Amino acid sequence: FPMQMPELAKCSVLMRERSRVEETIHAMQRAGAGSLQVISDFDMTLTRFAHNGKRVPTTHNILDNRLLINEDCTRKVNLLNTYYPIEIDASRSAEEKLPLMVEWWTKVHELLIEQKIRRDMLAHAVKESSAMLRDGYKVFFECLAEHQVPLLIFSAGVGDVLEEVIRQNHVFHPNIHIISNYMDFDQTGVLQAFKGQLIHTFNKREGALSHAAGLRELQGRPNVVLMGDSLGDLTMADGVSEPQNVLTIGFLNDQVEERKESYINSFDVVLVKDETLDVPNCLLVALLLKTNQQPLETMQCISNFL
Ligand SMILES: Nc1ccn([C@@H]2O[C@H](COP(=O)(O)O)[C@@H](O)[C@H]2O)c(=O)n1
Repeated sequence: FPMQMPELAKCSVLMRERSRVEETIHAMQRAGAGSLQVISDFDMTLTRFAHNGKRVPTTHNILDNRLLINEDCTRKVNLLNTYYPIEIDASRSAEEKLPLMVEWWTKVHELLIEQKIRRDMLAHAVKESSAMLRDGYKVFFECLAEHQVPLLIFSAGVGDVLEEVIRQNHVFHPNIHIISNYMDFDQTGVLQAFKGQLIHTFNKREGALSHAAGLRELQGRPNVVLMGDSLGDLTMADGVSEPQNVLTIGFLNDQVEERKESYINSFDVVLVKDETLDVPNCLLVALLLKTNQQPLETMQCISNFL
């Protein structure tokens, strides 16, 4: 890296092609906020992966609370956690993982339905959980809301829980749209099913084509910042019609050495074990506040923020 950007040489920020990142940022700056949309995964992308050496719960994990499920269900759900190493296994293809992911999600959802979870208990479970958005989340959410840039949160987690997490963090603004697995409650407020087609880590393309593509608020915004923690997240922008500039940011949280190469080859910017939203925030500052900057200055701004 050139001398004027020493921070970008930090080993936690990896870029396959720095010049492409610069060019994309510059093109997005020229087009302005009105052309931009942000598409982000939720669990382990907008939320932290770990805190003080302990894993931060996913939206599914938050449901593991005695207010909602019994001990036997906890035991059965935990037995199914053997699917997580498969989800992140660098030696298996997405095609190979796909049926196993369907199996994981389906079994867990069936177990949850058996528990007759009550809708009015969800907020309590989120309050009692150690759910945590990444450091810098306030700047991220506020900045997008203030500039009326749509934020599509595309999650294979549980939508009702996800909504409660962002609500309890006071960042559920009107620019947010969510595609996720939503619970279906009966008229007494008891979980009876999950709505619509199951979303797991490796079928987000289908959801993008069937749901995101139809969202009126996202029309006419051909520039996309996409954020995810899985290679499956790269398909979240497949529903954008005639995309012009797409900048992808990948959070590499786990199995770093095994997955580094594939992440660098797939995402434009890879953030290794970075629990913050500092880099996306820098980008947003550059795209939304400093519209006349040159790409080099933008990169300097990102460097300063880091
Ligand atoms: N029973 C399950 C199923 C999935 N997970 C994890 O949740 C993540 C999905 O949510 P995204 O917001 O990241 O799309 C996924 O990566 C799984 O690891 C889980 O914890 N329990």
